[in-house]
Amino acid sequence: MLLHQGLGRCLVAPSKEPHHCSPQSKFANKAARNTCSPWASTTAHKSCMAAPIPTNQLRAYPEARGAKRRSCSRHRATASTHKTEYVARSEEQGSHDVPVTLVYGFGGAGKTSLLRHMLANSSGDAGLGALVLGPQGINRLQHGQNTSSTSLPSQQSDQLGSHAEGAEDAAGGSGSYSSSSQGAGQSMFELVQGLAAADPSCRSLIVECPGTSVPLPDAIQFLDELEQSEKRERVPRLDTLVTVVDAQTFLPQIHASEYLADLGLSEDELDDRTVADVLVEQVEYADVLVINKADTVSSAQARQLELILRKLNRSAEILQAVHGRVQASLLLGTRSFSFADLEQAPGWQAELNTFFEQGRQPHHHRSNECEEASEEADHGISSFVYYAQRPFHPKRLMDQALSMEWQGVLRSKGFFWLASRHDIMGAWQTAGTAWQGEPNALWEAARPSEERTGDNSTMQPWHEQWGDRCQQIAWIGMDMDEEQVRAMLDSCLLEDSEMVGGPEAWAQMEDPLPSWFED
Ligand SMILES: Nc1nc2c(ncn2[C@@H]2O[C@H](COP(=O)(O)OP(=O)(O)OP(=O)(O)O)[C@@H](O)[C@H]2O)c(=O)[nH]1
Repeated sequence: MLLHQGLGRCLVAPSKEPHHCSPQSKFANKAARNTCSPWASTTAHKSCMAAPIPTNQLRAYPEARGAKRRSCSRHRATASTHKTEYVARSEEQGSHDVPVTLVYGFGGAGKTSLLRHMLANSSGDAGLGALVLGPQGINRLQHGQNTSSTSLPSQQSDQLGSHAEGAEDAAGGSGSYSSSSQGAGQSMFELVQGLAAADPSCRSLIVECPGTSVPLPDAIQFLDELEQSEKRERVPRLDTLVTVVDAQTFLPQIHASEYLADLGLSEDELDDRTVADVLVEQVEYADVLVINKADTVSSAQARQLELILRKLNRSAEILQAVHGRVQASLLLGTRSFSFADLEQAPGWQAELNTFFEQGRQPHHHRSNECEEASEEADHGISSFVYYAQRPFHPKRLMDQALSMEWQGVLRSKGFFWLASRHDIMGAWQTAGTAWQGEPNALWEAARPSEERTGDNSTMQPWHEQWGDRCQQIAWIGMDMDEEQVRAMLDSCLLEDSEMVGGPEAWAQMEDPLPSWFED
């Protein structure tokens, strides 16, 4: 098995050959990624954990890391600020802004088909511009005049459908088309702002994002740059986040959990994500989900996928399409984007919220709660929250949970308490079969009282001895054996006799998980 570690986490893929690396060298060089560890070869299914971070960075950790790639944090200090400023700025902009629809989706899902359809079918008055971003900048650009044309010339269509970087310019037909690798090094905000400024006829924009991009970090960066922008007119406004899902490959790709690096798709040498990571995050943080290639699956399969997507994202509009044929008004100028709403959209977040709102009791979604829940049950789709006010034993967590197959689990995400790392809240997540655990922040109870955030938004109970320390992990699956997962996790909790020892004794426990700190 190959251990991937980087950007604060390590992953083990189940299907790889064992590698043998020295544990001492594991974290010797933070730049050296994709190394491995001896315990990796003993884990059958999933493993962990995080690359080290200096102790003095821990308190700022969630905020510091929030800007790029990771979306998991209970502490979302930046979000409400962004939201407030964004709303104020948008209202101020009024009709002078340029609404931007961002389109996500894994390679081949049908993003370009959708863009092409939008260009061909949006009203001429809309002044729709389209931008296709590659990993290094603009791959192709279609914008400006006469976007009401019913179809793109075939040459343009072909080029729009290819992702060759720096494709050659082409012009002619009903719209202007240019393409280049210009924009390399520019942010998406700068690119769309430049386009909006350069072409007064462009009144709205649709942007195809690279196949491995995920919406949340892009949105954060976009809002950051909007905040810093001096301009007052023709400023890009984030309007709708769309994710295109391939009806046929979504579930198989989640289960396969291949590494982007193995497919030559990683963004850089630090990129240790799996395809499942990308797929799930693209779905969780979207305003609209388009199940494309509906013609390739049965209506029952399409409905099943719709129910799964609903579990992963509780608020997105879900549409079905063939060749991206979606009504333009559902994706353009919808004013759907809201940072605060986006943050609450993921199913795991909703599960945790509901759990605490409903009295912090183990909550089970009963099939008779509503029609959709009953249909979910028919399809074997379920979710629950695992909660406990006891720490996990690190060795048992490794041996009795992380080494096991988790039948039917599609997604788990939340926060965990490890006995041997008593003061640090771990962030837990799986997408498909790869598990990752990373340090999220100090528990509130581990901070000096004057440094506590007082954030009680999750309505968590405060244990008189352990404070906010607990296990709180949301689980979403198809044909998932809830009792088995619960029993597995329960078996990792400290027993009464172990609880007696307290944190000092727990710190001496054998902990096979990689350190979260530099030596
Ligand atoms: N059967 C079927 N094929 C489709 C559908 N939508 C797109 N395709 C085909 O799927 C392939 C990929 O479609 P694209 O629109 O290029 O997908 P993409 O997401 O832009 O792909 P990348 O550019 O590689 O990221 C093309 O051959 C399309 O013709 C659909 O609804 N049904």
